[in-house]
Amino acid sequence: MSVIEAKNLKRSYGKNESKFEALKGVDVKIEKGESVAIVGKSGSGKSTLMHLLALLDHPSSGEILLNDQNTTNIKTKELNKLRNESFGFVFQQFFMNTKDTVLNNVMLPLKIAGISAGKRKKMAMAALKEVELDDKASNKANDLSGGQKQRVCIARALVNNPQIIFADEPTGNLDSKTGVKVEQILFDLNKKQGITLIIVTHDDELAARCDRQIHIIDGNIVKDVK
Ligand SMILES: Nc1ncnc2c1ncn2[C@@H]1O[C@H](COP(=O)(O)OP(=O)(O)OP(=O)(O)O)[C@@H](O)[C@H]1O
Repeated sequence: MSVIEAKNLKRSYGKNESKFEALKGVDVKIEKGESVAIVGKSGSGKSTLMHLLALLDHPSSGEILLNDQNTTNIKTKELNKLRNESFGFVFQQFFMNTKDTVLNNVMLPLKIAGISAGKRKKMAMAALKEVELDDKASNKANDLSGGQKQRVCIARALVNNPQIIFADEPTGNLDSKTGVKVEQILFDLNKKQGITLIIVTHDDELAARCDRQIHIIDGNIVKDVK
């Protein structure tokens, strides 16, 4: 059974003369536990595809199936819940509340899910332990190094036991040594916990470490290598 599948996915931006087709009819099936790199030149449609798969955006046409369930007609509130329960996100720009503590940042998805305060703290501390940052729980997120910030984001991504972690250039803002450490954490989660990994990247070495490389040119998948 595929964990996520796209059927004839199209996404255009703008209207009339300024209409631009960023995805032109993509079919892809991703199996549970796979690690997949989405690669291609700038502007090829990688982030568009990732945002659609992650249910952060709606396609112009086509379908996304999550665990064989068609997501097309799911209402916004339910979709937000499904996304929060099923996915974790790691972005190049970290996206966290830098004024808040590390612990509060990691607990956020659990708060949204309505999990009790005591349980939230336990789960967040366990996730921070996995990325070896439990000793920084009460620090302000701003006071961490770039690599530590990205590890906090990974802890936040895995805290709700997601089926899939989506990572958009997760090592793009890190020096190569720190990037390798962050990569290792992601691949360990994939191998040891079976979390499906979908990574958008320009980094050939990172892409090569994935089980599969999906190559996009001008809104089409042109090569899918396993
Ligand atoms: N909101 C938008 N409005 C109009 N055009 C957009 C919008 N978002 C993306 N595009 C266009 O769609 C195309 C695909 O964009 P996308 O961000 O998916 O590319 P990408 O492969 O992720 O690029 P990069 O590697 O530079 O992040 C680009 O030509 C981009 O200019």
